[in-house]
Amino acid sequence: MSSILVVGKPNSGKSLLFNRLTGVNQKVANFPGVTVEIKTASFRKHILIDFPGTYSLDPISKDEQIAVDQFVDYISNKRVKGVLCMLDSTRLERSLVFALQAQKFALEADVPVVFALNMMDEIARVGETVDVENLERDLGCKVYAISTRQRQGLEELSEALDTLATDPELFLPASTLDLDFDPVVRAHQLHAKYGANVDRLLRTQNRLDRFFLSGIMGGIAFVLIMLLLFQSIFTWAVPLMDGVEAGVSWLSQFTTSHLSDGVFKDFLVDAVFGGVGSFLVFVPQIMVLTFIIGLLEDSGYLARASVICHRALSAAGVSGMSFVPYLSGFACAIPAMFAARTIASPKRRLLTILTIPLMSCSARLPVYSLIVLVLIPPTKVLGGLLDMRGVVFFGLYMLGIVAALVVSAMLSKFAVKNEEDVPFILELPPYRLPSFKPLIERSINSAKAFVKKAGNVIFVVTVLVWVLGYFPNGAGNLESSYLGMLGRIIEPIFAPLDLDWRYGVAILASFVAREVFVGTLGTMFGIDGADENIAGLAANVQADGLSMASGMALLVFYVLALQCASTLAVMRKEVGNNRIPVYSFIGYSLLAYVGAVITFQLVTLFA
Ligand SMILES: Nc1nc2c(ncn2[C@@H]2O[C@H](COP(=O)(O)OP(=O)(O)OP(=O)(O)O)[C@@H](O)[C@H]2O)c(=O)[nH]1
Ligand SMILES: [Mg+2]
Repeated sequence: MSSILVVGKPNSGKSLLFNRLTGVNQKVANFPGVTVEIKTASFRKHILIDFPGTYSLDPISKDEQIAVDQFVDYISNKRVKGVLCMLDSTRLERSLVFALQAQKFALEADVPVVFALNMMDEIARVGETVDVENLERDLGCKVYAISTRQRQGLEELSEALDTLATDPELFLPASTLDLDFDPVVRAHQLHAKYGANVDRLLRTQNRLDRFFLSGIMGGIAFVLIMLLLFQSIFTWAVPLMDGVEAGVSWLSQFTTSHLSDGVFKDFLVDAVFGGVGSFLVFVPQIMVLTFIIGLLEDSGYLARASVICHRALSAAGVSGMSFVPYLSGFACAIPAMFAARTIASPKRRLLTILTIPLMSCSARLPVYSLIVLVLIPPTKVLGGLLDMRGVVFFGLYMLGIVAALVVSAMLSKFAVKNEEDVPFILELPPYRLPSFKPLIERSINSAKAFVKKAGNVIFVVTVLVWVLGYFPNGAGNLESSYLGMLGRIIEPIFAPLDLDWRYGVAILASFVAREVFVGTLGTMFGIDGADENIAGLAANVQADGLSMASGMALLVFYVLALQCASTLAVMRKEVGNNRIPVYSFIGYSLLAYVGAVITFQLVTLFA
């Protein structure tokens, strides 16, 4: 099969086009450096290859390095039939710099190039145009004006790409084409001659920037937006969560009421519905979180937030470029570590990777939620504007962030050696109305991933816990079960937190995956409680009398602990050695334990 490369400036819409042409679901967002790895997918009878964006053929960051090395390799070794180079019509000059370099490199190797001039809808919106015909003539290669978002011009482009893959020679320009020029100068000239006048576009953008980037207002807006993020997890998701909870308990009653009492029924009620079911209750929150992060990304605000935070972040040894990886870390540490590739400075990138595990990922969300529901009553604060639970949630996330900054600052001072620093440069993407469909798809996918996890990891651990907790004496005899015996052995570890062995077991099990905590606890309470007790897990834990001090200690433990094998594996891949993930695991486990003990003492003292 023949392949076509899709290259171009960051944030020009390559991945969206790639998704539209191939039907895959590659991440798209409104800031530079979203794609950090090369992705391939089939397009008709051919292969399309989506590249990380680059500003020039002289890379400055790791993602650019990957793109440029691979680009050179693909072209020099003739591994592709042609190149599709993306131009952003709203930032024509910037996108032409790389495009001209890429064009020259490809044509010199006899690989044909076609250009797609994207975002034409935005140009049209302000009543402007681009002189496509003359641009095409001067470039000497085909230019297709398109709007990927509005699916305009995609048919024609698809046909052209199909032909490019089958008969590449048709797209080779006349041999007289002069390619000897300075790309920066030439990009400027071409833009001046044929580009759109984007002043009108910029005027609104600048007005928004004056607000969001101004000292005081910008700072207040930043805090409010972040607060809103956590509020919404609680307020928007709650009706959905109640729905899922009601559904699970209805299903549980429906399926088990026909069964006669016995091991099988106990298994269904305790392990399947009590364990896995109580974990599913938290899926809506994960969807809301993913949706809101997506909303922030797509609006263009994230890049501004990076600028606002740059000072504070760089004082702690990381950089404004770390903001986006950190925020992605709220969803999951793995993509966050990949996103850190956009950080040009190796030292700051390493520190970011090391501290990403402190960002509260969505796997912690069920754990936080459960304990917050148990400990904190749904009181309204600030005249009903905020919900106390949302505030505590915000606090937990903030604790993770503060811990990350402190750890980074310490490591930067004492452990990680200094290297030559690279300046912080970030192209601000335009403010844009988010397109909702991909965001909704993304949050549905996040839910699917979670449910899938419930189907394997969570299920396996839950069943194991149930078996150990049920036998040899059956339901209601958790204390004397095998699990109980095991629990007694580890009880002393958690005694300083005044947590009994059941919590100890749930914490240990959660080193497999954090969410297992909820499922495991659900199973144990299920075995222990009478069958008729179908109340939600939170109600059961509350009735069991979890104290404020122990609960808070648990929360702090989960904020700080690094309980995720996949994160460690990716960390190893990204830093290229075993030492760092091993130290991180040990370090964060100790930090979490000590943090929990201190919290317990403090809360006991003051409460
Ligand atoms: N208005 C408008 N927005 C578009 C169009 N095409 C893409 N976008 C938006 O542009 C942003 C960037 O799109 P991506 O596909 O992630 O860009 P990319 O070139 O892959 O970016 P990197 O992976 O960072 O190099 C997203 O917010 C898209 O929704 C278009 O034709 N019109
Ligand atoms: Mg991309």
